[in-house]
Amino acid sequence: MASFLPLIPLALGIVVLLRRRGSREKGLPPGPPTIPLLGNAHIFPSATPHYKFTEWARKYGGIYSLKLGTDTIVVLTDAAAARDLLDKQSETTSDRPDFYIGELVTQGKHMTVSKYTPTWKTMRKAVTAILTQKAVTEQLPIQRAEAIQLAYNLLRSPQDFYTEVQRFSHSVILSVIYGKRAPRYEAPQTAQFFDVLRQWNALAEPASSVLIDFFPILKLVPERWAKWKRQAKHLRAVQRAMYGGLLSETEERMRRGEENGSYMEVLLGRQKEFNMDEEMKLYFGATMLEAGSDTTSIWFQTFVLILVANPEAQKKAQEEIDRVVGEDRMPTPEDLEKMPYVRALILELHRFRPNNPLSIPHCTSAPREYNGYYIPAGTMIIVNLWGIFQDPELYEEPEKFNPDRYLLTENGTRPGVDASALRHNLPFGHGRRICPGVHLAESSININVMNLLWAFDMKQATDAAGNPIPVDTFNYLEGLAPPPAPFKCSITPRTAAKAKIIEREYFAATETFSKFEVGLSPEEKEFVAKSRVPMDF
Ligand code: HEM
Repeated sequence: MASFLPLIPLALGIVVLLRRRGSREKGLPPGPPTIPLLGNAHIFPSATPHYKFTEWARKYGGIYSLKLGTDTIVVLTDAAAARDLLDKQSETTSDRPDFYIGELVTQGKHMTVSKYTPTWKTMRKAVTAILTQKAVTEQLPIQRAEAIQLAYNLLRSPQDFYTEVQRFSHSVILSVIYGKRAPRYEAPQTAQFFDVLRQWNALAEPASSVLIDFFPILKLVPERWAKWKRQAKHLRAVQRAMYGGLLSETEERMRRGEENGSYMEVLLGRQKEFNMDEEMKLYFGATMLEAGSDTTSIWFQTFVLILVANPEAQKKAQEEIDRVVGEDRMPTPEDLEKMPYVRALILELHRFRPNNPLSIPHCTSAPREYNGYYIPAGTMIIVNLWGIFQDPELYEEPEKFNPDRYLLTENGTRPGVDASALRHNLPFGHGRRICPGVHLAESSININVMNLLWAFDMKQATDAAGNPIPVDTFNYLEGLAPPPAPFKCSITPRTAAKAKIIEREYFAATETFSKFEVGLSPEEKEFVAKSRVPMDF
């Protein structure tokens, strides 16, 4: 017995340490009560976390904290705090949380999930230099042509709108990054891209990835017992082959002197300045392609859903577009200036259903003091965009889709409230991590919103008995950028004359497309040729 006595203080020490693990350290912002070891892990929402985070914000305030074991999360449901911490102090709040599986797959070279490292800084410098407003304007012809194809495809197969907007977003970003378009969703290369993206999203999904970051000891499990390690290895090989192939195709074309102005050509042409190794170039393209294909298409799926659910707003926007554009031509980007209601509708959609309800988490790389709170280094910072945009103190009836609010005040807020921390591009994030695709995304949104409202009526579908099938504007899938669950609706041309104009414009865009129709398989070439045969509307 005596031989165990010296171990008693050690055992007591371990018990105290374990009990402390999970408790909220002094100085942290308040938050839900914690329990030993787990902290708040037992009440951490496993689905649609933005709802619970917003509920907690109403109880604990615009800045509160959560404990997951020893890890700390600070949730900001206060635009001023997000601005102060993430925009103004971005030198210490631009890191990303640890993401072990992401590291395994991309080895720190995926810009979106990368830590705040010299590699990230190199890639970010390149994207800031390449994806400028001017560069996006230069790529307008292909964006417009792709938007015309979207409208044209909706005439032919409106029931496929969910994947048609994915094809549109993918083809635009593929063209501008690699100089190569994707004429149809079902093409093997396009299908493979979306399949690889699905695998990446599934592997990065919190249920599997957070567990390993939470219990780092799991990293030591040998590969033969760790399915996630095998999956990560497989995905890494698939990604390297796919994105490496696209990179080599661009390099080959450049060698043959067949440049078509893609951003990858700019990157490769300015190699010395950007100083990226092969894998950085490969993941640079991958990051852009993934972010560009997924996000904008989710925005359009939401757009259709919300307009189907809000016919009055749809009608008002159509009346404005008809007044400005008329019946004889399709809208152009310049028209938007004369459409205050359509601009308000776009802003309201960003507010009502932000693409990333919790943005993408940041992480502190040094301790911070803010509003009397102490935020240690390594704290995950989540901006609860959903909670900010649903704040009834800021917005009158925030749960209603009401574009008019943006005609009343600059940021759609109640008159007289302090809205100085809000800005129109808030849904695109903060500080040094703010979305570098914002100009491209806004350009795609502006063109398509005008086109689709000018051309189509988006209504509830009807069942066999002719009864309308209501849409559920809360039925979303999971993820950092959750898309609406697939839904049925009816998309019909507003007039036969407009359908004919779309067809004419689609045929006229052949020349713009042809510049990007490189490396198409015989099946794709045949599809493209057949799609350019006139049809009856
Ligand atoms: C509706 C469209 C889009 C929305 C709402 C959106 C939103 C966002 C948000 C909220 C972030 C996180 C910012 C932060 O951490 O503070 C982000 C990051 C990012 N976005 Fe977008 N995005 C969109 C389209 C695009 C497009 C078209 C591209 C590519 C051309 C793109 C590329 C990226 C990249 C690479 C990052 C990571 C930046 C980094 O970590 O440094 N996004 N986006």
